[in-house]
Amino acid sequence: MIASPSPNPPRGVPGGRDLSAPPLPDPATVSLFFDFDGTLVELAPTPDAIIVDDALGMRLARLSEATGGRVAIVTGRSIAQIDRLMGRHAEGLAIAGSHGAERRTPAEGHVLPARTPELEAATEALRTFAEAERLVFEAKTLGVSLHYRTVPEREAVAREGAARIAGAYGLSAHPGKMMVEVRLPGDKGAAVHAMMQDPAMAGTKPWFFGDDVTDEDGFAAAAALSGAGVLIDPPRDTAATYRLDDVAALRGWIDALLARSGDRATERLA
Ligand SMILES: O=P(O)(O)OC[C@H]1O[C@H](O[C@H]2O[C@H](CO)[C@@H](O)[C@H](O)[C@H]2O)[C@H](O)[C@@H](O)[C@@H]1O
Repeated sequence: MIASPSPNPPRGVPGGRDLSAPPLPDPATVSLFFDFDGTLVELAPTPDAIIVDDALGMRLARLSEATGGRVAIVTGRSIAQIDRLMGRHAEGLAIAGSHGAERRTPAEGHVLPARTPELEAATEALRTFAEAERLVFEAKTLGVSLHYRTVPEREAVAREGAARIAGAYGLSAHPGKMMVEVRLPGDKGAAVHAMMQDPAMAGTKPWFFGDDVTDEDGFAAAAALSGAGVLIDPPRDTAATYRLDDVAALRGWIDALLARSGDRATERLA
């Protein structure tokens, strides 16, 4: 069975009306949560083909400084992948990986559930399936993704195979952009609620930036905690309050926030 992206369906956009661009908040009042792929970095044909430039790490470091350390990445990738991709720039950031199933914050350290025998068995079955069906196989700390971006005509094959194998091991398959994942349970909204307990973030308003279906849980959590969701994608039914077109627009918005907060080095990031 393919799992529903969220138990709470996204709020519709009334009458098809688009959402406005987010205003610039006072950095002293907010905690900023960023999805990774499709939000902070451009999507690429395969998981390893993304480009993570140094300017992104520097932007996030400056944002962290401007907000008093209240910047987090909330991603479907594992924390180990983000460490590898971001290098030294990952060190100062709070990170929720594996769609919220693992977290690493200054207050909690690394909260990482153990892999289960069912996940181990499903991983091997999915590896064999992906090889036979010419799908891109991505093994992660707490799950597996089968990607069909390079073979879009194989979407149904990927989804049906993932659902069948997940079901055989008591797991669920979750759809994403041009891929399907089998993984241990995780929820980006729950991750936001948990990270907002951190003394540095408590009492501030969470803003969540994301593009994919699993980010809807993050948007809903941000709204429930008096913050806001920002969709980084074309208009769609969403629980977000604001919208920006793409990764470049988000980087421009971050630079504007940094400039407003008095950051003197922002122009060198463009
Ligand atoms: O929550 P995110 O940070 O957005 O992670 C979601 C998944 O992102 C990655 O897949 C996506 O990006 C790939 C590289 O651009 C692209 O080829 C793929 O089509 C996208 O779905 C990542 O590989 C997955 O593990 C994440 O779960």
